[in-house]
Amino acid sequence: MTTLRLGTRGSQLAVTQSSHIADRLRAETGADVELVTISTLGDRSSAPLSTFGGQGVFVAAVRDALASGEVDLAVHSLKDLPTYADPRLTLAAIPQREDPRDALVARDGLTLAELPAGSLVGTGSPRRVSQLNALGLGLRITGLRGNVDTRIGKMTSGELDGVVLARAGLARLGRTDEITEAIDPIQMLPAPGQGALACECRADDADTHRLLSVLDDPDTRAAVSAERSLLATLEAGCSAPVGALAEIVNEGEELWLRAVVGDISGSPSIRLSASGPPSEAVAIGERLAAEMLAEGADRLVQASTPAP
Ligand SMILES: NCc1[nH]cc(CCC(=O)O)c1CC(=O)O
Repeated sequence: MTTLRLGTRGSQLAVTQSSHIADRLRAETGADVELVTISTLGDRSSAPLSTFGGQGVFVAAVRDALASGEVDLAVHSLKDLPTYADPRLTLAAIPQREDPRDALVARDGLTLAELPAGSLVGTGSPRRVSQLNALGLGLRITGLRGNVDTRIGKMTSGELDGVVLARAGLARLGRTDEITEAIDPIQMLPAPGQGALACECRADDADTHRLLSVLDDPDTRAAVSAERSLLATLEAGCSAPVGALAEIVNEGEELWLRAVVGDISGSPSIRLSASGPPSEAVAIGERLAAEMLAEGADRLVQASTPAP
């Protein structure tokens, strides 16, 4: 049997999630899978992501390696994937998503409500900044990048009172015991696709596509399709302050999508929801985005787009 080469970024989180997918593929299909590390621009630079100006800085190098045949499949964090399709590739599997919420890791076990006004909270994401500011707690927000160790280290060293990161990343690294609050989506909607993984193969590689399809979870696929169609219709990239969460409710009959477009300079955010049958996920996302645009979301999205 031939060996499937799985391309991954070299970060601890990427390797952990790629290994998890490799294990499942071996167990469920009997395939031989080997990890191949691909170094990306996003990993080598520590500049704020918003200054890169392009979508998917972490993804491009891995996709190129996949398209050129250096590897046979790739595992990405779905929220890092640009919304435009890569015609060379197919999203062959979207496995069941982890808990998509954001998480606070704060000193002394504190929650957001318990952090005193003036507390210094780290996050590099405009979406988290705008939603934290909108809570009106008087928190001071400061930029933050780097891997999970670096980010949490700024809290343990006393430099920051707390940091906000994706719960799913901590879950995959076995570090959920450090979370002091899983932030309710009523207060902070996660990034579109947060907590989900995407397994890609070449568009013309039917064999790998068939193997990967055993890992696909239709509910997760519908949910993230709605979130990503909203993001695409807003014409917003990963640096825009857009949060979205779709959930399959009513015993699988209904998809419920909530979304927010925020503003880092403090203008009121736009928060709306919509629902419909899961089979219409893409249309629900488009419809909700159109409603948000009609309420002025275009100005908020444009204000956040970095200059080229
Ligand atoms: N933006 C970086 C990124 N991309 C994916 C995750 C991990 C969680 C996930 O799969 O959504 C993270 C870290 C974070 O936001 O804290």
